[in-house]
Amino acid sequence: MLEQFTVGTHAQAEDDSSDKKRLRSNALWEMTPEALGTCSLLTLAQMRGTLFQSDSCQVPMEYSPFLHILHVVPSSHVRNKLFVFCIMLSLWVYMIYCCVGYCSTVPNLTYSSVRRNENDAATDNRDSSLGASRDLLNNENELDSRGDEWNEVRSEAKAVDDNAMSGFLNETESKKFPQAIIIGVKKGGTRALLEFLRLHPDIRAVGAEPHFFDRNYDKGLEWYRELMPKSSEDQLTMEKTPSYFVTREVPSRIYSMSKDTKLIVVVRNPVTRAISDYTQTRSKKPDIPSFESLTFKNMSAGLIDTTWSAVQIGMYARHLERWLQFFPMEQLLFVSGERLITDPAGEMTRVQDFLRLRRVVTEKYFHFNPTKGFPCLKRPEVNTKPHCLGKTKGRTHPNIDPQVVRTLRDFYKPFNRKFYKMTDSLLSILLPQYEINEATDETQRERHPGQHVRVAIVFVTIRSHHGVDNRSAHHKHT
Ligand SMILES: Nc1ncnc2c1ncn2[C@@H]1O[C@H](COP(=O)(O)OS(=O)(=O)O)[C@@H](OP(=O)(O)O)[C@H]1O
Repeated sequence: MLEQFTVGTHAQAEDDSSDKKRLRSNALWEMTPEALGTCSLLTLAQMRGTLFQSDSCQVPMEYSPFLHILHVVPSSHVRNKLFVFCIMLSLWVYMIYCCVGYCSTVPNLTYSSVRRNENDAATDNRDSSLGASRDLLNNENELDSRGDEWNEVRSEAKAVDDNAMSGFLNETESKKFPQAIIIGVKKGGTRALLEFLRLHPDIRAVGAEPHFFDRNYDKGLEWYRELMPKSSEDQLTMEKTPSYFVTREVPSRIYSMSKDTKLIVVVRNPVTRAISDYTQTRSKKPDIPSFESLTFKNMSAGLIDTTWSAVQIGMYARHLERWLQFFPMEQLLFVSGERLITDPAGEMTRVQDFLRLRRVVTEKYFHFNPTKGFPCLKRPEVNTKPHCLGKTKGRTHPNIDPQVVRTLRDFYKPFNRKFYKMTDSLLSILLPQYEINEATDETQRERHPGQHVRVAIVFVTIRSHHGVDNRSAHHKHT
């Protein structure tokens, strides 16, 4: 059904003359058609479903139930108010929509630039990671570099959205250099730790690995800072790039950014770590030689190839020496990758204390998923399904010749001992399993998805380098 309306400031489909006066006295209706020209208001009015139209723009308009309602509303004053209210409401919805980054027509506050920077970083990571020799694993962190794990994209996007919104509402927020960095080690459990930390309201962390201090240093500090999410004065900014720990140039570079930067290293049994590293590579390049053959320079002589990155990364003491030339031990925290799985809340207590944060992330944030064999995250305040890390975390390791495992373990012994000596007594509680506690050594277990049996780390009172009962030392600390 078509109706013709001739309305606007001069006429309307309305008989009541007092209403007409009221309408004319309304500045919006009287002024806008002239101000906007003829048909532009018509278009607007049509969009809003109103019946107003200027004389020079008379076109047939379709019957609308909305118009009908307007007819039956007794007062045109009320109608006008309703119309203004609708416009205001639409504008507000549109503004909010734009501010959280979904609107392409309005420059948003932070979302797209952060996303773009993160994507740039990821692209750069891929580009710059191709050149190294004897490092079959060098481009393997590609997925993690993009922070693709664990609905991380979602949580990251949410974090960035939060930032965008809070940045909009709170102008005191700004992008800062990270005050704390997870510097390693690759395959230690760094993604899990970062995601655990991101649950903390006082932490803002970039999801992707920036690789600034090892691969993108020439881009300059401002480039780096731009990657960071906005944070308030009370919040810590963080990032994780596991390759920092083993890259020669990085300690001095971080030091020159800020000598107060707190450094976190997630360590894991170096043998298991090497196998995990190899597993990751093989998932991308199934044709690579066996772990056993890559491990040795000369297999019959039992000579281990320390130039292979999978082996080299686990020589923790050697890498740590370089860091200690720039940073005091108190500025470093070593997190046990094993305990991050068996006792995530306990390990998070240590981390939060080290970062001088409130102990917010506690047991109630974790849910052990027996199918995956790992703790997954839940937000206690909302009753949603726990989120687990993605498929690239917790891969099934191949079976490695036990003799090779033993040889590797022997190879690492002096490095581990030195590492315990260099670090504090607490670490000697966390790490001796790397040497002697075979019952808890992952490398001894064949792992099948869905049948993970994670043996809790047993706190046995074993050789302490500091002559203290390990168990009580631990309790004192936590
Ligand atoms: N909660 C949880 N969920 C899944 N996986 C977990 C978790 N906590 C620790 N881990 C262990 O993290 C290992 C991967 O370490 P990283 O995240 O440091 O890897 S990477 O260097 O960033 O690629 C990964 O190694 P693999 O098991 O060899 O895949 C896991 O054992």
